[in-house]
Amino acid sequence: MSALKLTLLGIVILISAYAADQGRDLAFRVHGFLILLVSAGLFLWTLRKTDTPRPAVAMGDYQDDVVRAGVLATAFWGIAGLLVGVIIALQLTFPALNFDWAQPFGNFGRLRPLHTSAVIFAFGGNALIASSIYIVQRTSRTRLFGGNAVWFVFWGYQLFIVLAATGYLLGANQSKEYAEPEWYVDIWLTVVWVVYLVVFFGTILRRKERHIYVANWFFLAFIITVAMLHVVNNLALPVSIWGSKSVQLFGGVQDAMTQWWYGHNAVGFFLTAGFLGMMYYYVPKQANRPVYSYKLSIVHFWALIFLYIWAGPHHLHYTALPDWASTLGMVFSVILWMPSWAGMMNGLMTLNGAWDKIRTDPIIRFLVASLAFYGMSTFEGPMMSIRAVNALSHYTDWTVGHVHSGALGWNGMIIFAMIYFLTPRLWNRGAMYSTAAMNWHFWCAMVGIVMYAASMWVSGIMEGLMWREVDDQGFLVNSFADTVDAKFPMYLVRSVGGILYLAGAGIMVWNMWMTIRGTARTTQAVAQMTPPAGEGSAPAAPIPATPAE
Ligand code: HEM
Ligand code: HEM
Ligand SMILES: [Cu+2]
Repeated sequence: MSALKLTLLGIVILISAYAADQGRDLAFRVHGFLILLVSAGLFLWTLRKTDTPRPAVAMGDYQDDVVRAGVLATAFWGIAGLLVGVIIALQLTFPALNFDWAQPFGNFGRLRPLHTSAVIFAFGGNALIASSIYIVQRTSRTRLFGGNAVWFVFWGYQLFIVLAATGYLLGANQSKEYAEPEWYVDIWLTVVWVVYLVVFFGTILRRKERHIYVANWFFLAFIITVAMLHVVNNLALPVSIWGSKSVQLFGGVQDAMTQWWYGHNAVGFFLTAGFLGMMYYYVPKQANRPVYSYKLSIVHFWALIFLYIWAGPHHLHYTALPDWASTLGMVFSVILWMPSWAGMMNGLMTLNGAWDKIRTDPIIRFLVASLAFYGMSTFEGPMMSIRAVNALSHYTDWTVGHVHSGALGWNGMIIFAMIYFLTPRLWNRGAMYSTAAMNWHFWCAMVGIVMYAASMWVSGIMEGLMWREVDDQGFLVNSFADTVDAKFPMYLVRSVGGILYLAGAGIMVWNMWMTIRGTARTTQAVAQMTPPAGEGSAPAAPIPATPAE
């Protein structure tokens, strides 16, 4: 086994050394060098371990070491991604921050995809991988399929993030939003993702529970659909196998439609289905109540995945896309409102009989806020899909506001709840070090989101109206630069909101550090936050998936 590994690594070392030396562009050479370092390190490590017998893993225990790594990675990339968000928000407010000395690496154009990928794929993606790995073991009452393969998923995914992020800074970008990485990074992600699917699905297959718990349905939909979207949207031919540049297989409006089929379903399956999987575990667990309605969860699961796939054309209203396609996207988006709210209701109603916890349990508060923002953005989205509304909102900051009420509110808040839920359990602590710090985090994040969303609504609707304003002769009243100028105060408010949101996450990291270090401090919260019986490292009974009666 190690002979095979060493041979493979040897081949990778040779190829990457050649790529580092002969690559056609800077990004490719740097990536060749990076992979050379990683594979040489792995080679030496494997070589030194060839004689050591494999330590017997204690069977019966869940594999939580990789979940621990995932929680730390989530926090790390969260801070990184939010920080870049704040930087680009400030660059839009004060363009002089595109410093001459930092060109071309530090300009807005290169930092923006760094922000979106870091928050969605690194922050969100690590949260999803860690949660799914933790949850599938508990709800299936079994260890992970494939043993250490999950470590390949974890480290392979981090390598993907580093290749993507450094690629953007160095100018390798295929110019498809949320699918910016170039061909070789895409191929690597495909390999990692397939192993992830095998680990996850294999674990479900050997479950010791008759039913597949609803959270796992959502995770499975997320993993399979993302694989499909990723492969189809990234079909491209490299110009040279020794360079990063590639050419898309689709062209023109077909390319645009494929891209937004991908882009919209990245929202639908990465930022929604996967996160609903988290919701269906953490909400009932933390409230210590069964899911409100199992029947509703099944109906809304199938409705959601059936409808989301068709809604992509709402990103391409008033383009070269045929009218019928645009109408199709609009209709499916409006219908999508229903399963979305069904999911939100199912989460919120699970708290029936436990609503008092909203005052005492900060984790419940994060979860409720998250669901509220989910409801808000899935109401706003269908509204923006209507062509007449989109005529105003498209190209404006309204879209950016919509994005961040979903991203900061729904995704961010539930990730924070996940971190506060998992940290004490994974490191065997009674509770988080400081409940007060959790409350501070909550309010920083809340005020931050409100400042962000409100300022973008004002600025978006204002610029939309300014663009269409005509005088009595029918001439446009405002130049584009006028609208940019008018947005300055709103951009400032958004930046302050972002700084607050980032500060909240900073407080969380401090709290995690203190908790993990194990500084003794028994707060009153311990009793109320002790995991329900059966939780911990021993196989636990899954949550009863029955309605509340
Ligand atoms: C500190 C918090 C954050 C700040 C200050 C921030 C700031 C920004 C800024 C300035 C932009 C560019 C907008 C433009 O081009 O006009 C942007 C785009 C974006 N951000 Fe954030 N962001 C934050 C957090 C997040 C999080 C947590 C997520 C996702 C989980 C996220 C996802 C996105 C996406 C998807 C876009 C692209 C939007 C579009 O193309 O319409 N952001 N962000
Ligand atoms: C029923 C649910 C939803 C519908 C129908 C919907 C619809 C829309 C529409 C119409 C746009 C504007 C397209 C344009 O004018 O360019 C949009 C943009 C966007 N939405 Fe949603 N939305 C929904 C939920 C969400 C949620 C929950 C999130 C985040 C977690 C989200 C993230 C985004 C992003 C990232 C964009 C910006 C895409 C871009 O131009 O870069 N959406 N959505
Ligand atoms: Cu969409």
